[in-house]
Amino acid sequence: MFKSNSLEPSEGGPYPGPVTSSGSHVSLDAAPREAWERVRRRLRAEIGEEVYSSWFPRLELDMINGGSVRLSVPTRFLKTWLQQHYVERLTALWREEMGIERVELIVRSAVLRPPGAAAAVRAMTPASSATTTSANVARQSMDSGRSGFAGAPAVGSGSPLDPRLSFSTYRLGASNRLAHAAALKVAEAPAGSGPVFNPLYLHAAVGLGKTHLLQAIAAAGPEHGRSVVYLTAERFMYGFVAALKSQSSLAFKEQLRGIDTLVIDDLQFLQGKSVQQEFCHTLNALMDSGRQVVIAADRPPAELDALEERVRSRLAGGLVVEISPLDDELKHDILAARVAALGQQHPGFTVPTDVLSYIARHCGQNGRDLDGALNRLLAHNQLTSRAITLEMAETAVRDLVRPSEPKRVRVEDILRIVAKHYNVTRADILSQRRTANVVKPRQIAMYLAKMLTLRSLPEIGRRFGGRDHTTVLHAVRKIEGLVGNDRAIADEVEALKRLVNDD
Ligand SMILES: Nc1ncnc2c1ncn2[C@@H]1O[C@H](COP(=O)(O)OP(=O)(O)OP(=O)(O)O)[C@@H](O)[C@H]1O
Repeated sequence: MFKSNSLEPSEGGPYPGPVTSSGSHVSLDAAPREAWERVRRRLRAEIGEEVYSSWFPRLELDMINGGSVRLSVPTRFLKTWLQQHYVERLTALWREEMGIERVELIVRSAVLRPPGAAAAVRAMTPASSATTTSANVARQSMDSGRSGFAGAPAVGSGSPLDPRLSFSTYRLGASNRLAHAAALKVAEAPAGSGPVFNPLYLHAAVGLGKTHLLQAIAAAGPEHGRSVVYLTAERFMYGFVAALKSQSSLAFKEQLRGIDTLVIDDLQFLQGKSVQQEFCHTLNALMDSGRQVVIAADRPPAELDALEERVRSRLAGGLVVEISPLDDELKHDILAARVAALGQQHPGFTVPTDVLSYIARHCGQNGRDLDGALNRLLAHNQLTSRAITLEMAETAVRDLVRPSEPKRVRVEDILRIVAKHYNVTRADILSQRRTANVVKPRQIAMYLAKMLTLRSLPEIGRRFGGRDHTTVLHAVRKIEGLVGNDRAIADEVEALKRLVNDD
């Protein structure tokens, strides 16, 4: 029986989902959800978009019970990090919103397991050197959430892949067709044929299918004779640190560098200077010896500010593909496929097309949101034995229906659009040149970045060629003044705003 609205694999046993003080499972009321939305918005405004999007998109409200609130995250790593750095701030915000005195963080767990998951086979043990095929990699609870090895020597403690995340279950639409084609090409390249695009770098917002494609590549590798290692950046860090501690870092490096394909997920989480250096060496060693590297992250290489410039440019030198937000048609298709899979575990479970369309339109932007809504329907169906109708669905997923979010504008898009409009290059805008034909677009772009994104002045400064925040402030004030006094400039800025918003 489903209980959580997440299909994320994670450590520990299933957690029982939202629970009231009397012990029964309930959906959360609208008021706590609204308070949670406000807490998120305030936090985002305080810490800036960049930090927020690194740590908070996967933090979810689990339950409120009297004076305490429970929030869940998909991995233990994230829990520890948030506990150490943000729990006080979160508590203060919750206190102001709802008089809450305590914030508890838990690691949420996958509850809907595929048939046979209980018999999951661990692909590798640390000491093993045997190989495995995609047929015997399966999902299991684990520390970092997800990491896996397919047909490869063990690196640190190996963990299985999720067998559902394969090419055959990946649905195609306009937003992901290119990413899928590139991933397939990489996966199907015969061993020894050399890299196809190196590295292949996929980026997308949360839940748009990066992990799905990466795990599909890892699972398909052995079928084509390739040894593949799939690691989250977190697992890479743990593996490296553990190897250092046990003085086996040389073996760790050797193992990683001896494979055909290295797949690294969630690269934005790679932290720490020595780990980054090691990553950089591994990347160079693999690519220089003609091995394939595949990376996924939540932003393009240029925006991975924590990484050294030379790593970023090496990453940007391969094929960089964005998976853009899922359109309603693709969401519908993903939902239909999911319902078919759920129907195999729960005979008789079907969802009418009008309900699928309703969920696709109203229940969120990514695959995980869709899973959450379907899980909710399944629970209602199982608990009440009522068939699913549009009316029933509207009630069941009421609190998951999201007001349409304002479009997220990126500094990169502003740079591109402003540069094109003024017929200069992005590099001109980021340069130190101070000629009038460059200064004006630069200042307008900074002004738009401040107006249209949630980024702080220092963040904007960093994105504009490492400038100081006072330079950004000066530009914002200057353009504000001009817009107030000069009709032609006001119209120009307005037109640019529209171009960026409609992009
Ligand atoms: N095109 C798709 N076809 C089928 N399922 C999809 C597709 N896109 C996303 N999903 C499903 O949505 C869920 C979230 O996807 P996934 O974990 O791959 O996202 P992600 O981009 O890696 O997110 P994050 O940045 O949070 O790690 C998964 O259950 C995945 O199978």
